[in-house]
Amino acid sequence: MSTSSETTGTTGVSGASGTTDTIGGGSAAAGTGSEAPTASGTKGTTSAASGATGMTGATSKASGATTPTDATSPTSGTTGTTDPASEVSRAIGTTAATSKVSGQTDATSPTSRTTRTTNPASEASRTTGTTGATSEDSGTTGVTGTAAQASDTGPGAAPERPASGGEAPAAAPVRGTRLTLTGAGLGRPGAPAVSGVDLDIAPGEILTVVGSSGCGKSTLLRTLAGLLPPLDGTVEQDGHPITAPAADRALVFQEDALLPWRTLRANVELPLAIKGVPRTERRAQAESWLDRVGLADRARHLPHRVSGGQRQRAQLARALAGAPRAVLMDEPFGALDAQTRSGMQDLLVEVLRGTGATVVFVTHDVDEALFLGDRVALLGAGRLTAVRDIPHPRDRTAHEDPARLALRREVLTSLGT
Ligand SMILES: Nc1ncnc2c1ncn2[C@@H]1O[C@H](COP(=O)(O)OP(=O)(O)OP(=O)(O)O)[C@@H](O)[C@H]1O
Repeated sequence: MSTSSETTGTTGVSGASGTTDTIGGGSAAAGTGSEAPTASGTKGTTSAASGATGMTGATSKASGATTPTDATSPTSGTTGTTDPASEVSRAIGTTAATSKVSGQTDATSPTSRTTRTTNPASEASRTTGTTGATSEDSGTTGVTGTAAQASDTGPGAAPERPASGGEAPAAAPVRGTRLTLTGAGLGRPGAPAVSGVDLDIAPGEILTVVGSSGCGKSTLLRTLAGLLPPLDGTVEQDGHPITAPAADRALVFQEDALLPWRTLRANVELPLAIKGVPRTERRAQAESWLDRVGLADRARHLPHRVSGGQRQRAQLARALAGAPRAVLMDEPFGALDAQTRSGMQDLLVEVLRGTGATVVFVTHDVDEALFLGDRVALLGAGRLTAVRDIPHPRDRTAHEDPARLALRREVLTSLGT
């Protein structure tokens, strides 16, 4: 887990206010490869770019407008005016597409007297953090690029991922993306964590990553997100160097990073807003996603009015609503109780069904890694020690399978347990 507040790039942690006005035109002002702290200083943001601008921006915004309580309370009467263009980029972290987002009043609650004009484009970068939305590989901007890529179902399209169960409708196919590390050294300048990483993650693959505490799992994820540049070697997406966060690589952390002043639905709308999806349509899509994650009846709730598991589900909905080509998940279920966690695993498999998105999933839980992944990567002693195919991925009935059990033993041994 990385809880750092250091900056490795150029924009730095102050990000919040700094990003507000720099999200337009794909300038990637906040997405220049910097790493910033999350709101809580822990794994708490969503999406690559939020690492850059993170919830620091959220805090900044909140200070200028409302607190969560303000937003919900019918009696608060808080009035805040925010720049719509800066709101989304802070939350979803997409600097691009700003011009496509028209400022909208965030009618979070019919009973709220809070009057706020928000800009999804700036809000997003605070949370999901795809600030550097000038897409590295497409030459287009962030989410716009994602949308274009999403319609590509050509030869590179990932096969539909089978679900473990559930009847939820499949999401629109998205072409997964290839993530490749070659001789990569990962870490901070002067503090390398992992060296010589050679790893090729195929489009549509779910790669789980396990390793002892401090071995570099989060560092790997942040590098893939574009929040940390490699110290050596190369890190590429579809053959193009990853140099900054991008909208098509969503990042989900253990701590939820929902914007506290937005309802669950309004949070899920953010990535759609930065894609320029018209309000009515994005509202419908957001409600559909909330329905898929079992939160239809919580759509109008603010994050602090729902449970931790429900917030994680909303965060998952938000991450996937933007049709990312890669989803980078850093112990997303680590704070949940065992039963909720198991349900979230099933839900994840279900909502990923048919998306084709490439997933890199960091976990401390070996059984979670062996259930979710197509392959599992073992990190330890400053290097990538092994990458193994997982027998019967996403099949709960296979836990007694001899090959699965043998792999489980190997993983546990590698962890020294
Ligand atoms: N901001 C930082 N500055 C310097 N070193 C850091 C920073 N953040 C993490 N590290 C170091 O980098 C190494 C890898 O950290 P990382 O967070 O990637 O480990 P991890 O495997 O995710 O750990 P955990 O399982 O505990 O979350 C550790 O030695 C850690 O101390």
